[in-house]
Parts: sequence; structure tokens; C-alpha cells
Amino acid sequence: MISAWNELACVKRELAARDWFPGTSGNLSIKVSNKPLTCLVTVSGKDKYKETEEDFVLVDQDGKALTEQGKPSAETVIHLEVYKRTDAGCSLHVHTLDNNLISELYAEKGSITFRNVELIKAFGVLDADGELTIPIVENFADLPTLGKVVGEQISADTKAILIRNHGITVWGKNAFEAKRHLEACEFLFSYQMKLLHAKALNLKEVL
Ligand SMILES: CSC[C@@H](O)[C@@H](O)C(=O)COP(=O)(O)O
Ligand SMILES: [Zn+2]
Repeated sequence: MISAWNELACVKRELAARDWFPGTSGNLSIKVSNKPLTCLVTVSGKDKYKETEEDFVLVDQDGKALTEQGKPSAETVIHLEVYKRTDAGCSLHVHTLDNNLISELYAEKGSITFRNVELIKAFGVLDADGELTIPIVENFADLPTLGKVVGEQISADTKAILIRNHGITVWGKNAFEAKRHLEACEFLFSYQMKLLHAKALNLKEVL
């Protein structure tokens, strides 16, 4: 569990350096065992820009705390849905301006699809005509409900899910891959927001 703790702490430090934990938002997890399923998850409500010895708590497959660092993330259920439905080893959840804006702009479509942008290769989409589609679900204050609607969108090849006006949950087989997927998502969202802005200003016409 120590190595898992250190691996997650490294990712948390790097995401904090990107300023991706505004207002104590965000939660991270890393799988510790498969049978039974256990994972380390960020303790709820903490300032994730700080590093302490109580940053993570070990939980079982039902989200029950097995160690005493603190209350597990309120959104532990989402991470557990990821581990129960995929071979993921690490799951990351952040709230950024770009992922919130994209989730609202494309909510009615139910998803956003990227093509002809090099960064989709970060998801292993290597064909020239390849696409990356990220589902968007409605946000719910009732977290078991939110966990259910997120879980229903997870299939074997899903790597990320946007929650409308809330944030994104992204995963990978390990912390390195999960972080790569998250960084790629946030690049793609920022690219799309700036492209929409440039089009709105007819910038292409003035070039
Ligand atoms: C404080 S606003 C963000 C929270 O409501 C929640 O969405 C979140 O991401 C962090 O919850 P947490 O219980 O600290 O893991
Ligand atoms: Zn959240």
C-alpha cells in the first residue's frame, strides 16, 4: 500500500501544480487490491494543494473506510464504479473551468467527440480518421444516483466521463496512464473552447 500511496501522492502533487483543485474540489484514487477490491482515495473536504499524512484513506468495495485517516471522498462511489467496470488501476476527478464549460456547451448532445487533433493519440486512437468520444452525464447532489448514472456510461473502451457543470473523472491502468488521459482531456477542452472563441470572432477570416 505504501507504493500505491506514494504513486498517488506524486500525481496529486502534479495536479496541484496545475491548479486543478480549486475550493477543495477534486478527488483521486488508486487501486490497492482486486480480490477483495480496495483502493486508496483522497480524504473528503481536504485542501488538495497541501500534502499531509492523512491525505488518503483505504476503502473497501462498498466505500467503507478500512483505515483512519479521515472520511473517504464523497465521490468514492464514482471511483468504485470505475474499478468494478474496467481494468483501471487509477481514477482521477478534477473540476476545471474548461471541463465545466465543455460539459455545459455539449450537455444536450450527451457527449463530445474529438477528431483530427493529435492529442487523441494519448488514448491510443492512432488511426488518421480516429475519434475520441467522451460521454456527458447530468450532475446529481445525491451521490449514489450520480455514481449510478456514471457507471451506466462506462464501457470497456471508455476512459473519461464528464459530469455537467461539475467536472471530469478519468482513469487508466496506472497513475501514469490516468494522468496522461487527464492532461489530454484538459488540453482538448481548452483547444475546443479557444477554437469556438476564435470562430465566434471570425478570426480565420482576418488571417
Ligand atoms: C467543494 S466542491 C467539490 C465537491 O462537492 C466534490 O465535487 C469534489 O470533487 C470533492 O469532494 P470530496 O468529498 O472532497 O472528495
Ligand atoms: Zn467533484
